[in-house]
Amino acid sequence: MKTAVVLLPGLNRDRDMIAALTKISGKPPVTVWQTDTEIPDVDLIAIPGGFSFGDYLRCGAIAARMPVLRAVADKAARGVQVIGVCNGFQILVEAGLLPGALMRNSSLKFVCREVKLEVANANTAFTRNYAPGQIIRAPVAHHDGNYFADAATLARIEGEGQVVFRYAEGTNPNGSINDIAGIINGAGNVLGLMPHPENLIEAAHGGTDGRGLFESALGMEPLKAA
Ligand SMILES: NC(=O)CC[C@H](N)C(=O)O
Repeated sequence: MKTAVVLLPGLNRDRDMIAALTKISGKPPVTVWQTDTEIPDVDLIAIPGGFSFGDYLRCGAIAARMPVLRAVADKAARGVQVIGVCNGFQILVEAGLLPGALMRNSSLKFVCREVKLEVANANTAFTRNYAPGQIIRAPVAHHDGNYFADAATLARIEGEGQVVFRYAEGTNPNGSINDIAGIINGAGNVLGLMPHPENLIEAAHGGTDGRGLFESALGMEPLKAA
């Protein structure tokens, strides 16, 4: 199982993503830089979180126009799995690989806390190791996580099962419409989510609820409790 992590100036969760993918897949991911025009053959490409280009203009807007994003789009068009976490989600939206927009949190404040997520669609390549409707823990840390889509887009993504994660139990931290925390593209191979599953993958993190996402994407069976 081979993975790649996209690096851009201002990202700060890249080490967390590299550590998580190394731990789960058993090998370190290859890293690709913003100016790279080719991405090696891998099973999963991850765009980590952070503050690419200082969040100037709009979160993810400048990153989305870097050459490496064209390479990500080419791979996605060929069916390679892509996951964008937090700023990575914002970048995928800005690049047009996922629908909708991520606006300023309704509180106008940066939120850094743990939320509860409902697995709204467990029938995806990224969530098959979770149970439908399962509630998992996940940390969030962002100021622009307020997902919005126009009525037609919202009806489409809701109708097609493209809403994969929702904030549960009144924990919506940002005002996202329909409590949307993560969505998938129509083809089912590009996922974006605001919470950070890479920060809950081992006991030292205080829990492993985020592991299922990477294990699902890498085609692994869930770790059985010892
Ligand atoms: N942790 C992150 O990736 C933060 C994303 C973005 N900079 C925001 O604050 O919304």
